[in-house]
Amino acid sequence: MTTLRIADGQVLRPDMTIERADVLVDQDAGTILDVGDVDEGDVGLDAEGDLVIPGLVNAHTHVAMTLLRGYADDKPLDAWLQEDIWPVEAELTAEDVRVGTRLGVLEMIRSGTTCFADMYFDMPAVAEVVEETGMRAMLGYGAITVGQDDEAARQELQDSLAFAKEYDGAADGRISTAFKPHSLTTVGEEYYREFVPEANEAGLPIHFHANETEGEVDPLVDEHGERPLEYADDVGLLGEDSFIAHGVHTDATEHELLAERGTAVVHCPASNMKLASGMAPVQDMLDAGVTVGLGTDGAASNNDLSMFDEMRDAAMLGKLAADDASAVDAPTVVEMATQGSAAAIGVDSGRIEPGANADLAVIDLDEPRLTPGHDLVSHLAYAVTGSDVRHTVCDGQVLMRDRTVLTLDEQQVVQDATEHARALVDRAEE
Ligand SMILES: N[C@@H](CCSC[C@H]1O[C@@H](n2cnc3c(=O)[nH]cnc32)[C@H](O)[C@@H]1O)C(=O)O
Ligand SMILES: [Zn+2]
Repeated sequence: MTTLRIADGQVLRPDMTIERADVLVDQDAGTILDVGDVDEGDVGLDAEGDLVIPGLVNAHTHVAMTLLRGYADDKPLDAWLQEDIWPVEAELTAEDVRVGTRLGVLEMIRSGTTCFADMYFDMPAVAEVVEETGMRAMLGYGAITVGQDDEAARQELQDSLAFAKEYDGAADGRISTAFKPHSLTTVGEEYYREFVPEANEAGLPIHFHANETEGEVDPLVDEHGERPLEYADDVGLLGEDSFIAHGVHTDATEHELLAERGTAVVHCPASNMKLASGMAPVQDMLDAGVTVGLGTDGAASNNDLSMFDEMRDAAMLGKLAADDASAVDAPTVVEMATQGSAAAIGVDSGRIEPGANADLAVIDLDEPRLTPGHDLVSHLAYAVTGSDVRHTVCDGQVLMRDRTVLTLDEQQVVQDATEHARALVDRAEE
């Protein structure tokens, strides 16, 4: 057995306490063996004076949208997608997606994220990048049927099912998959009725955007005479493994329904603020027993992939939404970015305990900005930034050591992304 010892750090435990300990990892199994005073094995990673946390889990994103970062800002969702994003995405090639995903993964490894849930185009290219970079991911092809003829629409959903079936368990088990219809409004009811049973039969989790804007909720209520998530339940979308993105405009009936079905919500506060979609009632959801995770959404509506920014945004927005400064407190957002996200997407990461996946990030606390250290959970929620991350470990393998990413050529990734982004936008604007 090959082991890795992360030595002498202050370790964040699942109950949000902090303990001075070593973490011993079984690199062959990719799991945590022991947390405590460990004598065995050479010191693999020095964490003296550092804070060791579970690798953060970005439970909803469109990673290759890094290529569109800063391309179109300051618009609401509908206009932003239809006028700016979709026309450019129509020109995307698999190579663009590969290059954009490498850029996103580089940013995530550097900011302590070890696992992400992605919904995008050309997912085999995304899977290859996950494989080559050592990340963990929950992937799915985003299917849209609006504006398509019946044959093309059915093909979209078949593609999403086929990808999920083929790639589940890929990259030595670091890839899991889901059926990912884009949203309740961009996929027609007849297609949900036809394909959701097939996804359920195949045992696939389901992930989609829901209740993101008021403009999306109102027509659904008019059409179906019930709340959007009641409609989602009618068509079989709310299973125990399912998780929705956003859930901004949700009411108490819907929170109860989510809790009952065991369907999780991935909260994306930065995207919701930037697109002025609204304030998700996160504290209400938590109080109702809904599992809540955290995601950045794509880099074009955020505009970064740092989960530290997302935790801070979630705490701030959660308080405003509840009109209560004690709502969505520091331990709650740290839990959301770790155990909450992991539970939402069904991976056994997000906790430093024997048996869990060895996905970790080590944070350098030796910063004026992080002084003094009254409460390190408070620091995680409010003060740490992605660039404070010193080492990143996923599945027992070191992906970044002393701020050097080992599984990607940083300069090449940045150069390729710059070139591909420029050429992509040129093609779209021709
Ligand atoms: N096969 C689909 C692709 C869907 S991938 C997922 C889509 O979600 C889009 N997206 C990004 N952010 C958001 C959001 O906040 N809400 C809804 N869609 C988004 C993204 O641009 C991408 O088009 C097609 O033919 O268009
Ligand atoms: Zn999204």
